[in-house]
Amino acid sequence: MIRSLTTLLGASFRRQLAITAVYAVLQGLTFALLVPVLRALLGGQSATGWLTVFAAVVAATAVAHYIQSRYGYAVGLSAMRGLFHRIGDHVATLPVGWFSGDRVGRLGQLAGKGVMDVMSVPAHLMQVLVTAVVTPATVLVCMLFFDWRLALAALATAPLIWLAFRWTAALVQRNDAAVHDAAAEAGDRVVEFAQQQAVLRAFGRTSEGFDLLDKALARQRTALRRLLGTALPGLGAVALSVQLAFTVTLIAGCALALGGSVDVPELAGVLVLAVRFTEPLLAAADVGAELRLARGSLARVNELLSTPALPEPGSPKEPAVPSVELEDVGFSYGDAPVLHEVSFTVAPGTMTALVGPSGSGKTTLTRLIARFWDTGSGTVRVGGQDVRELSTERLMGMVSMVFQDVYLFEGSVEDNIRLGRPAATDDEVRAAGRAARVDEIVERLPGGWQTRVGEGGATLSGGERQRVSIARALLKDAPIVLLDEATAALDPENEAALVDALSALARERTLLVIAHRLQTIARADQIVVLEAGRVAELGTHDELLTRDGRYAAFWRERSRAQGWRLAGRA
Ligand SMILES: Nc1ncnc2c1ncn2[C@@H]1O[C@H](COP(=O)(O)OP(=O)(O)OP(=O)(O)O)[C@@H](O)[C@H]1O
Repeated sequence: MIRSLTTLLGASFRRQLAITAVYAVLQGLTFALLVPVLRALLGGQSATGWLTVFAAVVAATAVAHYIQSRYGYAVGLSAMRGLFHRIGDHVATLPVGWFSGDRVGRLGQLAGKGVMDVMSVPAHLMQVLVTAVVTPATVLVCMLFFDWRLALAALATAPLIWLAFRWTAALVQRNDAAVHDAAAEAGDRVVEFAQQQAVLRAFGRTSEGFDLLDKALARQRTALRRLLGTALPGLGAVALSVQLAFTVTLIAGCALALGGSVDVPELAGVLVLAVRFTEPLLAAADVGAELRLARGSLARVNELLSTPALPEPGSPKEPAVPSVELEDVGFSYGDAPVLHEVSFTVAPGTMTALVGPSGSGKTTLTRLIARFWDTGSGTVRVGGQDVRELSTERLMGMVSMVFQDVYLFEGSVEDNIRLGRPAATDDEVRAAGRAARVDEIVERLPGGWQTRVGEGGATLSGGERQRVSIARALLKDAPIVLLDEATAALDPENEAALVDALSALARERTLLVIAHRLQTIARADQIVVLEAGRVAELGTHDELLTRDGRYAAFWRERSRAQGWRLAGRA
């Protein structure tokens, strides 16, 4: 752990270790000086000399303690700031696809509590740990000068104490990961429980609770109970071995005193020393739990920081025309293959509709084009260049994405549109808003363009949120648009507005649409039918209807549901 911290925190941590070691040596000397002081006092000699030395060392120890505490907090604070920056900088380089599942929740936990755990090492725990080793070692060396036999008696128990510490650590480590996972899961479930109140209440799940949360809390309880059960014998062994060190020194001292080879004042001094000598060891056992937490958090911070960033090309290429091309693209989430040998081209200025059953890989495919992940096999080209050879900035400049599930940020409608191009003027923002028919939404909002939309855009409907997101894409003015059309049934007014907004977006742009509405599909220049991650059919609407394959069946079924005729076109 010390090696990881030195790598992570650098020279300041090494300096802090040195300062703490000086403090621990001084503390050991303070304890050791009790022997000559007591010997002088109890033996009836003048103690002034030793008392002066003792007072000087106590004063030096107090100064060292002050310096090491202040420095420890300073290092802890700068470690906290440094870690926040490093985590932030690194997270910004990770593939967007990394931020899925429960990773966001766990990242939040790591950036909050995890960083505080790591900070507690230089701020507080390091002192306890260093003094647990250096202070008793200093005392032992001093004891050698007073009476080497008593020193050896105390030293004889050191391997036992060390073994007891190692055993406890091994016992606890076995369950530590399970306790952390259970705590993280319980945290995720609590957040989910709070966020999904509307859904839970709609299904009447308020009184008996939320099964997933109950189970997560029960698992956490079990993991903690198991940890306590396994750790207790170890903690007992540590306390016993430390007491044994004291007892062995006591017995050896008494035996030597009875034999007449140690005088009583010296024995009293050494025994006081033995008591003090065990204090730092017991203190180290007390902070064991905090230390393990810090070690676990440190491991997770290191794991995050070593997650490979999205590789950026050394000499990025320039895209030529706004085209998208997929060649034999294959992709898996972990071991689960999702796309196989997908090939098609979206020519500049044309619109391609992507259709297929749920789970066939449509969303994944659009995300590979925006390089949320890199493909497992094959190549994705934008503007004729492999996306891996374009800088992220250039690729993002080429592509706008309009998601189905649009997230708006806590801010005004205008702020949310401006996200598409932060440098845009107010007029440009409003022009994009008007083109996407956001102006109609704004008219009925109390604060107009400045109305705050609430976290996630909670004060707007799904269709309205998508219109804001289309305005964002219009303002960004990227030549390629990847669009996931809303599946939710919209009221006729919203639907008409959305169609207008999309038409504005489609003008003079290259469009790849995950299409759900028949009007959109029928208007496409090319239709790609995905099935189980493969291109099942590809062609124009008329060609595919004539082929009378999967697309024709899909079209017939949807048309029936919507009251359309088989050959109907928008
Ligand atoms: N982040 C992820 N991690 C693991 N598996 C995923 C992830 N995202 C999607 N999948 C899986 O990949 C497969 C394809 O999902 P994808 O969302 O691309 O399909 P889709 O055709 O867009 O579906 P839908 O129309 O329902 O949105 C599904 O089996 C899905 O469970």
